Amino acid sequence: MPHTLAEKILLAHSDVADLAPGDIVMVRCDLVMANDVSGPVAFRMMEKMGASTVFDPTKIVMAADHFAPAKDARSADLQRQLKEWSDRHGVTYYGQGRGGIEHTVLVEDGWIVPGTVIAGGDSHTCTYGALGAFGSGLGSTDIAACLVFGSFWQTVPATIEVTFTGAKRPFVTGKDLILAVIDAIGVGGGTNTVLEFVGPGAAALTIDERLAVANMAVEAGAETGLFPADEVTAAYLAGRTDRPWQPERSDPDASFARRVRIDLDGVPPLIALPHSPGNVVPVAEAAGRKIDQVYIGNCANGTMTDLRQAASILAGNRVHPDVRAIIVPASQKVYREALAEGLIDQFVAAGAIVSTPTCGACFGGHMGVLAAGERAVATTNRNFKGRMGSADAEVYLANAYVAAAAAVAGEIIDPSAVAEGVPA
Ligand SMILES: CC(C)[C@H](C(=O)O)[C@@H](O)C(=O)O
Ligand code: SF4
Repeated sequence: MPHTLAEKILLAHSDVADLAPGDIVMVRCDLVMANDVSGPVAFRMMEKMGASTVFDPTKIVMAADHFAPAKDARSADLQRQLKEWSDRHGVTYYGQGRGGIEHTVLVEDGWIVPGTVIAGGDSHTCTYGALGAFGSGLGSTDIAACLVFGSFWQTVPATIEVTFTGAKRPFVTGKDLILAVIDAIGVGGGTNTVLEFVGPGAAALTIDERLAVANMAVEAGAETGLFPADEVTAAYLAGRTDRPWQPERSDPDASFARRVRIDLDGVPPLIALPHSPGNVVPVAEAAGRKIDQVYIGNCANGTMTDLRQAASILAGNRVHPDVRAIIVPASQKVYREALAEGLIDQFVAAGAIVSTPTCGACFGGHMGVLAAGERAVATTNRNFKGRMGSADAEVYLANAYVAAAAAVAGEIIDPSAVAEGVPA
């Protein structure tokens, strides 16, 4: 029977002879991950289950990223629990000074390879689909079971094939591609499905941009988002990992729940208005709205690609005096690379605030939460009411060019109006 990429991955990780969308199967994990929010809850569930050992310490990673560095005694305690548990069970622990946002560090450090299954105690575990891996964001009870048994129940999702044709326009990035997808299918359009990204426009994306696209599959309601592995994937993984992997793609005659085509020639820089990632309009339509803060970072858009985009806009410009521009490299590696390239100095010289890698204000944690009545442009992935602080604040989601341009202008503006030139 022909299969989609997602079906092939799940089949290879279960004991059934065959499977089809709607089947419920037990799936083996190649990796289980949790953070300083989801980890301690899962540990308590494990205790309740009466379990004291894990299935395989080499396949478990804990990352302190949400409230790291600790913002108060409570978050310090969560991180202490995470570290103590990790030490006790001999699993890898990413703490302060080592790592950064979980999804970024796992990808950077070669934990993720195509065709694998990752159970993550975080809804953006779908990010790993950038490398053709099936990342499933699970609740803490399921994570507890994964820690103990190394497997979880999964309903086999149908697949929506998303084909990107044409070529990206200037100032358009992976962020705009996924906003265009969410605009096309709606925030619930991907429910019980996997989004598979194919076509020349997908093949042309770098891994950083694929991360941004796959990351927001969950904002369309999808279980996960997948890019079939190709030469770009192979080049990214070379020297980064010695884990074995095989390129895999959907069979040509596989059946899809739906096919969506997005012609990139027709996609301008986009922005999601408050309070849903599905409120997508061209940036030009939101132009002129005054802003109080810009936040460039998070697991979707805190990569070197994003920081370089921001830097290209800030070149020769300064942050508007009424705006707080907060730039958060997603990992220590990104931070050091940005330092070496002189970007951090450029940001600080332009009047921006640069923070240590953290989830930070992305989910309203710390390092830049918003006051009532404030408006922010953020490269993050969610703009629900109260997501970044006050329920009376507004968050606009956009790419790093758009965010940096807003920081300079003090209002939402098309980046071409601020940039010195057109990016290559
Ligand atoms: C706190 C954490 C578990 C949460 C998630 O599951 O996604 C967070 O990362 C988010 O983005 O809202
Ligand atoms: S950066 Fe934001 S979206 Fe990503 S894992 Fe952290 S809180 Fe969640």
